[in-house]
Amino acid sequence: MTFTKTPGWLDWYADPIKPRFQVPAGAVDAHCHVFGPGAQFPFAPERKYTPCDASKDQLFALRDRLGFARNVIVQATCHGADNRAMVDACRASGGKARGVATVKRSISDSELQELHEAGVRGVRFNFVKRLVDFTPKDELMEIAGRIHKLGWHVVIYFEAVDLPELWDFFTALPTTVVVDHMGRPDVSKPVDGPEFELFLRFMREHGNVWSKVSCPERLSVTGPRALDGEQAAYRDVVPFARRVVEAFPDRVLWGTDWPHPNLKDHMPDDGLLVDFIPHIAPTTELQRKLLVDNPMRLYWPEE
Ligand SMILES: O=C(O)c1cc(C(=O)O)oc(=O)c1
Repeated sequence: MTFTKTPGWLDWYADPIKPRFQVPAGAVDAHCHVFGPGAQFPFAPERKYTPCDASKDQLFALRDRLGFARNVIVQATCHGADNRAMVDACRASGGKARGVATVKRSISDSELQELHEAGVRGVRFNFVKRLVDFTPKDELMEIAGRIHKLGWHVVIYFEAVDLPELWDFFTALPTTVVVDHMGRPDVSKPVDGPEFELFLRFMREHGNVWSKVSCPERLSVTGPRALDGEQAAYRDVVPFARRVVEAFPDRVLWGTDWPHPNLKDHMPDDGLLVDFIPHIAPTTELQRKLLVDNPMRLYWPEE
């Protein structure tokens, strides 16, 4: 099957620089995706976008180039609940990748067990309306109850304005809950303002809630872009991410978000995204927790 990319699609950056910031040994890129390849793993009929291909081998090459040891591969919405591409990547990684799946209530226990054996340790619930159709909350809660028994967690993706409405559902989840991209704050608003304070309160009052401090390239309004060697990219995002890292050092994760679906403005140089890390995690201790200790505790607890 061949696919035509969504008009205006930006492909991932082909030749990232070697980062100046050397990540600690054993570092985990805890949020990335694979897309297809579409000819082998077709995109889902219900998808809201059609990406370029981004294969497991290309992901593993990026991992090595940036100095990471492992990946957490999150099911991308363009594959719906067909987890084959992500599972194939996890299986091919030789234990160096874990996965986060999208599942429906109709999934059987033996299928869940198969995902577990492949390396899946969580499910993703998506509330971003441009990416997915609505799934009833009772269905999601039923799934959460089932995967909780496997020791998995729930990854949630939502936008800051929707947190008040989703609060009761999120705080009722029985598992560890990992928020994608800091709940997508509007960084043109003050870091001390009510919207981001609600997110911080969510984490403060609920010790099971973790956050990925990822995606400055998506959240930034004023840049500058992580291109052309820029060592101080996305300055407007720094206070938000740094606040989360410093307040909750044991419940934060970081990821490239490669291959960066749906960017409209520019495609960042992933090497420069790695150089963003010391701006938000300024000490070696914070860096080690963010990049090694926390993801290992969540995804490879047996090691
Ligand atoms: O903001 C996005 O467009 C986006 C999309 C997806 C996905 O389609 O799975 O994942 C992400 O982490 C971010």
